[in-house]
Amino acid sequence: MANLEALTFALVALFSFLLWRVLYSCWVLPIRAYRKLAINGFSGPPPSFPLGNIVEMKKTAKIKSCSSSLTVSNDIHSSVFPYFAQWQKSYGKVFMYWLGTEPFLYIADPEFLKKISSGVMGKSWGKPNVFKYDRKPMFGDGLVMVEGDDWVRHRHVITPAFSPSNLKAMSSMMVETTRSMLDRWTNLINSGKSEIEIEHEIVSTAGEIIAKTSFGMNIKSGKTVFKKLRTMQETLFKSSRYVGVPFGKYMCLGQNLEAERLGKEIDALLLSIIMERKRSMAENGGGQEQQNLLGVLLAEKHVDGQKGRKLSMSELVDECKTFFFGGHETTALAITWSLLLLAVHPMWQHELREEIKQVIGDDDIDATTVARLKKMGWVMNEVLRLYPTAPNVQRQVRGDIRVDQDSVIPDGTNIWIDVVAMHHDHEFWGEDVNQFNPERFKEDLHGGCQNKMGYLPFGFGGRMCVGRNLSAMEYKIVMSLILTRFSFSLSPNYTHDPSVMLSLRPMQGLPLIMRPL
Ligand code: HEM
Repeated sequence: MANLEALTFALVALFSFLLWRVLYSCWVLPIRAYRKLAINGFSGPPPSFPLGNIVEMKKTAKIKSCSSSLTVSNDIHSSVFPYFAQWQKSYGKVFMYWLGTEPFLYIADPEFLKKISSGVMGKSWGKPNVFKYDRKPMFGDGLVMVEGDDWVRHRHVITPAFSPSNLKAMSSMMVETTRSMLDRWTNLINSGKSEIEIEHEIVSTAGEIIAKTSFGMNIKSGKTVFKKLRTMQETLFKSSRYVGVPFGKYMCLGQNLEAERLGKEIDALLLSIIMERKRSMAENGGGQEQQNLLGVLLAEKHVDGQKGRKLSMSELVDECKTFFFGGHETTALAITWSLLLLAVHPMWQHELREEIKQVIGDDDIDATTVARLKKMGWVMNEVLRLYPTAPNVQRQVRGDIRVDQDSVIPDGTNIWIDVVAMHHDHEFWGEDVNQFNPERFKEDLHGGCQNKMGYLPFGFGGRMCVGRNLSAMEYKIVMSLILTRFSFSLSPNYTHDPSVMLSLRPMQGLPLIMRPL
């Protein structure tokens, strides 16, 4: 009898403890955070428990509109992030909103961003814990997700992989892979099919490029990883989710388990590729193998002769996934959006072709020659301004950040930086903000933006994109090859529907009418 009483007591105590833990983290902590933020002067749309502002976000997102090819408007903020555009009208460019019980500080004010970020080092920023579960199968603990001293160590190992000599070594592979895509287009046109679905073509070619240049993978393995990553991305980010809602991950259990399964399969494939490369490096004594990203990550010594700091096997797998995803999609979409804008502005197609003729002439298209294409650089910058393929940047505050005398951003607050809003803000860019005008980058790396923090296609501070030089080279090589072989115009079947699925993409593809030159 006494034993039964003791057991009942223990069970009641355990249940009460668990209930308290759940209430504490789902109710007490968020209320405390809410009060702290209010005291510091941050307000926003009133949240409800336990969904925060998610219902309103989903409702507003449903009314978004797409337009036919006759009207390609670059004024995209209110269709890409309709809820933020609406809240901005009531609360300004800095406000609080809630994903479930997680507070987010929304920032679309470059001056405010400058103020709060100037004293924070790259390693001191956190990445929102609330997204980590979601993004784990995609990026693991790769450079995009790690924090603190681990981030410093990863960044140190990875940076040399993007040295100019390594980039140069990749350029011939890029030319070869792009040429085979263009040959395929020529065959399609010769067989009477002049309308080509460009987004799909470019994204898969960029996937092939990163597979070959980064990992020396054969096409078959590259395509397998690429297909699984794409399925995982659609599983995780295409449909509605309940990020930040207590027990939200159980509401989408099927999706999450599927993503986890795909993540494990990709890990296994990448691990076998890494092991194979390690074996071949041991047999051949390194040398040539350093010429791709994986070779550099595995090398005992970096190109500058310094002893490399090593990553563990699981860290290597995560970095490979990060490169694979980060390395192809953003660049491919930058090229895709460029082809859309050049289709709508044939004058710029002509300008770029003339530049290629004058600057490269009969020389080979490679890393050195494309680096001289200045106008193409302006076009890339302008495209990434109007259609930033990484449309937002997220942080989590580790330790209070003082804003001014009266206000701090409390430890643990998540930050959502709306890059699309800042790139389309007429206050900083002027009245022609939504016009495609590459010349605004002629004299100024920031395109004449009134505030340097108002142009952030590759992020900011110490955590700025590590692959930006690689992506500029790939962009120029692929664009030069396309422009010298084809002219193009927009298909009447195009529907302008820029949407975010992690990256900013034309959700209904990009059909173009291609004509050989
Ligand atoms: C047009 C092409 C690209 C765009 C627009 C882009 C954009 C960005 C942005 C905005 C960030 C900052 C994220 C943050 O602060 O949270 C970032 C970081 C990063 N990017 Fe890119 N990226 C591009 C190409 C690439 C390529 C080609 C690679 C690799 C092969 C790459 C790898 C990375 C990595 C590893 C980070 C994390 C850096 C860190 O946190 O230290 N990116 N990128």
